Amino acid sequence: MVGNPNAGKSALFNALTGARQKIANYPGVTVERKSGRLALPDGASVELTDLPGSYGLDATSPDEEVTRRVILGELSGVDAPDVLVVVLDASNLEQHLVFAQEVIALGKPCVVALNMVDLAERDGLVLDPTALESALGVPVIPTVAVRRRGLAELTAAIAAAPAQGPAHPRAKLDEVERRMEARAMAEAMIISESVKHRLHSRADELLLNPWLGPVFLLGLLFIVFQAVFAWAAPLQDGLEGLVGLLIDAVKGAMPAGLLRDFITDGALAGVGAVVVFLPQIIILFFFILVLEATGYMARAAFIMDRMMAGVGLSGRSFIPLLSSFACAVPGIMATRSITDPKDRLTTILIAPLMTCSARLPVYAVIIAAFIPNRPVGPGGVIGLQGLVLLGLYVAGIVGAMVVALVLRRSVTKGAASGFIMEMPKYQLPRLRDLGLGLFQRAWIFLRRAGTMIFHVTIILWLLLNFPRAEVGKDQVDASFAGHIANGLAVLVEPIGFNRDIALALIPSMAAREVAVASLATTYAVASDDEDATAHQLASQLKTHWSLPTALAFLAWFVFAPQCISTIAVTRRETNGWKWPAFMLAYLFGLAYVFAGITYWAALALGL
Ligand SMILES: Nc1nc2c(ncn2[C@@H]2O[C@H](COP(=O)(O)OP(=O)(O)OP(=O)(O)O)[C@@H](O)[C@H]2O)c(=O)[nH]1
Ligand SMILES: [Mg+2]
Repeated sequence: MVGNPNAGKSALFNALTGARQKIANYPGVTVERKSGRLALPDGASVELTDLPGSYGLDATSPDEEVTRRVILGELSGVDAPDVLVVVLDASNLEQHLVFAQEVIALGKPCVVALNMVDLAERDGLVLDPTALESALGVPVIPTVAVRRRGLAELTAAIAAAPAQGPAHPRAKLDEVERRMEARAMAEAMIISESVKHRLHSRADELLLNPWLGPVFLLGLLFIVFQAVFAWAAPLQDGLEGLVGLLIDAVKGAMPAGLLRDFITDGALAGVGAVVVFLPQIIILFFFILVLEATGYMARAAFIMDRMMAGVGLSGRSFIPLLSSFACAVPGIMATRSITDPKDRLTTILIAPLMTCSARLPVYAVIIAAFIPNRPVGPGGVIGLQGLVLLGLYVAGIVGAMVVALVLRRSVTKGAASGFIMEMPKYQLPRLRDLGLGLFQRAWIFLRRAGTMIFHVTIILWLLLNFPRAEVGKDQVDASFAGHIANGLAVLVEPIGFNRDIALALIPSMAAREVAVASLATTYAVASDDEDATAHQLASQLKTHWSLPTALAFLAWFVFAPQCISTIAVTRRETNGWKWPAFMLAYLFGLAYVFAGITYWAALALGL
């Protein structure tokens, strides 16, 4: 019995053989071999073997390897099969027919068990087995393994198969041709279809189309980033105003002095600068959660699979990389599901290039300050700010793909392995799950602001305020932090960074969004108290930075590995310092080079 995973082979096998089974291992491998006796109508009995599920004959996992060798009669100690029983999931035909055609094309006697017809019917699909029979050229028997329906017919067909042989020798097709055939066959055998089922399969025709699919995905992402700015703006303004009021209230209530400055310039300015991005984080995750719950995300993975194969990665890397858009730490942990060690290592190494949510505050603050909120393109429906944000996300993805391509040809050399995944059914997201998911995300974000970012900001404030400057001198220049930053500034001046950026780079090793907190604290310390806009980070940036500097800063954060947790989890998952060190080096290298290119290109363009 062969077929895709979850076709119902084992259920059918159990129904056919009952208690007459034995379980052992295949010679030399730890793959379970289940065989049993099947009584034929004439009273004779034959041995029936339940093979591990497989997606194709050139597959890679040990299970699939066993299946391939047994089918081809290549496994010594196991007799070549006389009849292949191909088990299909009728509710997922298009997918299952891809492998079925490959098996049938081998030219051995075959019987197809069209299993799970009950599920197809539940989905509103009535199928015509004879249409499939003539398309495949082998007997097709509808079954429902769990209700023991169709068992006698299937047994009779198995008994008759060796005499029949394969009906007509079929041309060998390649994978793409088999997919197209599978779609045509699945469609041709539909007798009736509910409106809902029809809509779902039409939707997939469009969304998974090799040309329209990626266009739709890009368009969708664009809307997401547009919304991140457009919808969040009023909420963010409100929060900013609130932080400002709080700072003013403290200033009014306390006598001037270091303690007051500590609370306003240190804690409130720093943490507040990050907290105001809560609406954007929530909107971003709202979209991610909705796309997951509706079943679209798996389709996005499918579309991306082609691109991934192009750079030597398998679609198995997609889910870890997708999680990395929230945070690289769970993303890197999710690579454990990748079987090939070099595939896995490559995925770990590029995971930090996916734009994690900690970068959003950094990108957002710079974009808000430097990119005009003006419509571009035909009809003026596209906002420039959202476009730039989308561009930064795309830059991270493209960077990751190029790095993967290079790594797979050098450091982690190896061949790509394909993958096939089942598409979940389209669904309306459940409000409760959505609400819970958003609450969790918001909580994680606020907790980071209240703990790690708070602590780092306080340390930075202390380093910025001591030793005290003489009257009339600049406090930042006189401070410990200023001295460190001036030293570091020499290194980053060639890529257009100023002292304040150099100063932000060290604490933001703790986490990227600390860069925003750190800039806010620095400008709060540097500015005089009476300045009403002192706590408006965007206006501070506009007066202290040039546009090329701001763009270089954005380019830096596309690549820079500024997150200690990511380095730590990489060390744990790769068992040593070699790969985290490699990761740090190559990412800092890329960040430096691309920030530099951006800066000098912007200068040359006269921006
Ligand atoms: N409704 C329904 N469920 C079925 C039918 N056949 C199998 N199932 C269920 O589908 C699930 C998967 O069936 P299995 O028999 O484990 O599938 P398999 O092909 O052996 O899967 P692998 O061993 O992973 O390759 C189980 O939960 C079965 O109970 C069917 O005809 N109708
Ligand atoms: Mg099984």
